[in-house]
Amino acid sequence: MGLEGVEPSSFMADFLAGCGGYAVVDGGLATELERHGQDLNDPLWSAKCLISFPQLVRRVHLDYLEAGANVIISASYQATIQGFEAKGLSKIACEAREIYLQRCAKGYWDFFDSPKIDRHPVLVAASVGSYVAYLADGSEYSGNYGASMTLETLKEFHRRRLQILANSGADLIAFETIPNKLEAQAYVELLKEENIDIPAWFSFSSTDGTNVVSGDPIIECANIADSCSQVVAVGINCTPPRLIHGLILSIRKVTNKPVIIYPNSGETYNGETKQWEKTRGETEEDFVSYVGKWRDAGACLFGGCCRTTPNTIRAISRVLFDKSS
Ligand code: MET
Ligand SMILES: [Zn+2]
Repeated sequence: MGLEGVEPSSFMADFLAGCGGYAVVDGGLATELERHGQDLNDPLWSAKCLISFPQLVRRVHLDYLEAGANVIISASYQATIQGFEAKGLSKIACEAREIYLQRCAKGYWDFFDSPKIDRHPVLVAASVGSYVAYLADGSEYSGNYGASMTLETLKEFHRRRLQILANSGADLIAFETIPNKLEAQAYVELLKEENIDIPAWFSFSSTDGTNVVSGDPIIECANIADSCSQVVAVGINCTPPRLIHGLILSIRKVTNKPVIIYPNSGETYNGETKQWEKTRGETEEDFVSYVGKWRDAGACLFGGCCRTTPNTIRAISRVLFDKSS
C-alpha cells in the first residue's frame, strides 16, 4: 500500500473507516505455532517456521483471517537477516491474504467448512521485535539494556532488517513489545533516516500498568511515538488484560493517534523454564469481556498476543461488530 500520496494520519483513519470504525488484529502467532506442535525453542523463534514449515505459518495467518482479523502480523518478530530471502520475511503473510481474498471471491472456504463469507479489509504488518528479543531468553519482559547501550547501537542493530521489511510487500511495520524509550527513539530516527515509505505502529509492553517493562513511564514512551508523523497507531501488546484499561487512558493523554491494543492471555512467561504459567483468575472469557471497556476508553484496534488463539480473535470480532453467529 505504501504512503505515496497518502498522509500518514489518514492512512489509519481510512482503514478504520473501511473496517466499520474498529479493526481486529490477529492473535498470538508464535504461541499458536506451538499449539500446533512446533518447538520454537530456537533463536529465531516463530521465524524458524518460515523456513521449516511455511505452510503452517500460512495456515495460522488464514485461521486468523477467517476468525475476523483485519490485520495480520508477520512471523519476522525474531527473524535475523541471515537465512532469509529479502522478501521472505512477510511473504507468507501476504500470500495468506491473497488466498483469503481469492476464497472470498470464489464464495467458499474449502477447508474451513463454512459457507459464510465475511470479507473484510486486510493489512499485513511486518513484525519487528525488540533488541532483547534476540537474546531469545524472554528478557524483553525486563527490558533493561544497561548503561552501556546506546541509541546508535540499537539503530545499527535494526537498520538493515527494517530496510528489507519496508520493501517486503507489507503495508506497515509493527514495532512490537517495545521495552523502553531508547528503542522507541531509535525506531523514530530510523524511520526518518532510512526514508521508510510505509507507516508504522509502536506497541509497548508493561507489567505494572503505568510503566513499560524497563520502568520508563508509558506516557513518555507514547510521547516519543506521537512525535513521529509516520506512526499511525500507538499502543500496548503482550501485557496482561487487566492492565490495559489504565494504559489506554494514559496513552490517550498524550496522543490523538489511534490506539492499538493486543494483550496476551494474562498468563505469565517464565524466562527460565520457557513456559507460560497460569495466573489465577484470568480466563479467555474475562479477556473478551474487557473489549467493550477498552473501546469505551478510546482504543480502536484490538487483537491478542501470546497464548491468544483464533477463538479469542473470533470473540473480539463478535463483540466489536455485534455478529450473532
Ligand atoms: C512476545 S510478543 C510476540 C508478538 C508476535 N507478533 C507473536 O504473536 O508471535
Ligand atoms: Zn506476545
